[in-house]
Amino acid sequence: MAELLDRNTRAEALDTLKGWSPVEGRDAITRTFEFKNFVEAFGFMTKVALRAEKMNHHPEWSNVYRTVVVTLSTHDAGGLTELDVKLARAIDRLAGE
Ligand SMILES: C[C@H](O)[C@H](O)[C@H]1CNC2=NC(N)=NC(=O)C2=N1
Repeated sequence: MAELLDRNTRAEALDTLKGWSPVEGRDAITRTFEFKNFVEAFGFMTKVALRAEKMNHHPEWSNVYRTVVVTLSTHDAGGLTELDVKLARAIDRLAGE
């Protein structure tokens, strides 16, 4: 099972993961993505879903029209692990960054 990130690694990850923020009261990170329209948003979600399934690491997320809010944490570990950092980086790439 993935280990919780130590304080330094967590700070470093948040520093390099532009656009992601810590979640108040939880050991998790979140980012909101805005797309041109619903089809773009859903296409992004489809790509992320396939990548998450491949990693066996899944986001907590919501979608309203062209907005997708993604929150990452490792449930098995009870907080942030390398899996969350890896998936966040993959999500940023899939968002076209
Ligand atoms: C058995 C366990 O549920 C699975 O290994 C995976 C599924 N996807 C997951 N996703 C996330 N975010 N955290 C997990 O701990 C997790 N566990």
